Amino acid sequence: MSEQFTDRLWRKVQPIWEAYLDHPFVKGIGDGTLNKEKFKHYMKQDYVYLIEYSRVFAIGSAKAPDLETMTMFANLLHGTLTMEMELHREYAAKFGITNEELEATEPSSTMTAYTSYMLNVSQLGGVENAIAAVLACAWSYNYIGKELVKWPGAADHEFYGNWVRMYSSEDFTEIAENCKNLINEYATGKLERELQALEDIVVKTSKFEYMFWEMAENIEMWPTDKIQSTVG
Ligand SMILES: Cc1ncc(CN)c(N)n1
Repeated sequence: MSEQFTDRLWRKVQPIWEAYLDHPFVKGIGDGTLNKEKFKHYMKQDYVYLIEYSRVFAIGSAKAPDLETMTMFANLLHGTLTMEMELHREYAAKFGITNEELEATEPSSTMTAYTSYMLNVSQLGGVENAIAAVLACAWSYNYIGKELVKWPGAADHEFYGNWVRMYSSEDFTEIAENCKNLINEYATGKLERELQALEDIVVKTSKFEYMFWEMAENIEMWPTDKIQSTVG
């Protein structure tokens, strides 16, 4: 079988994604030792992240040149709003957070930077930019889920097991595979400089993913929060 665009992307992002598996937050989910306050912060930030991420699917759907691609994006959008975000709503309920409070989460600097970047690149260019913007998100979470599920006890953990099962599940794998298939389809026949631009989006979003794990681990909001201010 000839090389796919995702094979080339994998070679670029592999070192960054391997660092996710070594990250204390991700390891804490896998071995069940993660501090719950850190997870609560992550889950709230991730919920508002997923709202913006869903908009990227909506942009992809609007830019789609054919009904098949439009349907693919619509299904990815639906899967995120229902299956994936339901996981967050369930965790929020365990923390005594209502859906309304969850949706009203104040975004951190990292979450704002990451989603602003994704939304910006997906508004520019064609439908392939929207696919590139979400690819690392879907694929890397599935990569992490499939690794963590191999850790003894990870899938059965009384608190973090749901997270591990969800991101390693067949349904989530299908989401990741659909994103990979879309980028491979749209990369076909593109010029090298166009492929380079798509690769750059996938590498940058992979770096943002790492920053997101850092934000969660350190319970970060905005670095300027340390400054006494009356502005708010
Ligand atoms: C930050 C982030 N990136 C990716 C995913 C997987 N959709 C997520 N839930 N959150």
